[in-house]
Amino acid sequence: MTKKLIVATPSKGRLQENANAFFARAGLELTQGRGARDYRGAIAGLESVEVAYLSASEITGRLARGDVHFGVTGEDLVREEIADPGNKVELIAPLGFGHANVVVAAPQAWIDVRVMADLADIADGFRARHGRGLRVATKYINTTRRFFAQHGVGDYRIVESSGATEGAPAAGSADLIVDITTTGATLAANALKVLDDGVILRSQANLVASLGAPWSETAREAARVILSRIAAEEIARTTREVCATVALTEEGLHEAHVKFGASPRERNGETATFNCPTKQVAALADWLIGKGARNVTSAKLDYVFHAGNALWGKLAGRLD
Ligand SMILES: Nc1ncnc2c1ncn2[C@@H]1O[C@H](COP(=O)(O)OP(=O)(O)OP(=O)(O)O)[C@@H](O)[C@H]1O
Ligand SMILES: O=P(O)(O)OC[C@H]1O[C@H](OP(=O)(O)OP(=O)(O)O)[C@H](O)[C@@H]1O
Ligand SMILES: [Mg+2]
Repeated sequence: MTKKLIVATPSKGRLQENANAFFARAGLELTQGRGARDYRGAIAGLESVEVAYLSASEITGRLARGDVHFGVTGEDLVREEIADPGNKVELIAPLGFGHANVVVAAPQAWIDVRVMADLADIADGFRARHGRGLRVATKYINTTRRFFAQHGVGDYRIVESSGATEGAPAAGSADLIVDITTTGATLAANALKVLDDGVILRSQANLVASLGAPWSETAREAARVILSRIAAEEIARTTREVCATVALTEEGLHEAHVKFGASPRERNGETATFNCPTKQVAALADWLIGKGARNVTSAKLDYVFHAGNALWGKLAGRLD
C-alpha cells in the first residue's frame, strides 16, 4: 500500500473552484492528469502527496473509512454522513467558502407554525385530521432525526429526497422539508419559510483530516508541510505589517500588544514594526499617532511562518 499522503478535493460542484483557489493561495499548486476526467493528481513539488478528485459526498465517506488523509468537504456532509464524527475525523480549519444553512422549512401558508414547538403541537392533531403523520422530505436523514428529537417532535416520517426537495410540499409528496439554503431563493420560489429556530447547522467547507487513515511517517511529514503553508497564508491574510516612525519604550510595545494584539517585530531607533490583526490596524495607527508617530503605514503580507505550527499541532495531538 502507498505510504503517500492522499488529499481529496472536490471534482465538481460549487466547492471545486473555491477549493482549488484555497490551495493555490497557500502556494500549493494542484496538478490534474491530462484531461478533466482524470481523477488523480499531485501537488507541485511535493512528491509524497497524491490528490484524489471526488464529489464532496464521496470525500466525506472516504474520510470516515480512512481511505484518504485530508479532504475538503462541507460540515453539513460530515455531520450527516459520519456516525460519531468526533472520533473519526478532525475538522482542522473552516475555509470561508461553501457557506450554507441546513434548515427546517414549512409552507408559508402555515401561519400558525413559526417555531419547532409549533411543529410538535400540530403533529398530533395532524394525524387526527389527515389520517397520517407529518412527512418531511430530506436527504439529511440523520441530521433531521437528531434535531427533531431535540425539539420533541416525534410523530413524523421521513421521505427520502435526493433532488428538488423544495418542490416536495407543492407536489404533495411531503408536508415540510429539511434542506440546505444559501440565498433563500429556492425556498422563496417554492413558497416555503424557514422556522424561526429552524436553522440546524451553519455549514461551510472545512479542511478535514481522517483519524483512521494510515498515518505513515511519510504521510505525517507531508501533512506537516502542507499545514504549515496553509497556516502561514491564513495568518498573513488576517494580519498586516504596521510600520511607524516613533520611539517606543518597552512598556509602549507591551501596551500595543495588550491593547491591539500587535506583536512587535523590531524596533530600530525611531521606527517600530508590528504584525497586527487586520481589524485592529486603524486603532493601532491612532494610538501610535497619539504616541507621537508622524506617519504609520500598513502593508499586506504573503505568508507568516511560525516555528510552532498550530494546525499541525492540533492534528498531531489526535493521531495514535
Ligand atoms: N447553495 C448550496 N446548495 C447546496 N450545497 C451547498 C450550497 N452552498 C454550499 N454548499 C456546500 O456544497 C456541498 C456540495 O454540494 P454541491 O451541490 O456543490 O455538490 P454535490 O452535492 O457533490 O453535487 P450534487 O448536488 O450534484 O450531488 C454541500 O453539501 C454544502 O456543504
Ligand atoms: O438557497 P439557494 O441559494 O437557492 O440554494 C439552495 C439550493 O441549492 C442546492 O441545490 P443544487 O443547485 O446543488 O442542486 P441539487 O439539489 O441537485 O444538489 C440546494 O440543494 C438547494 O436546492
Ligand atoms: Mg448539490
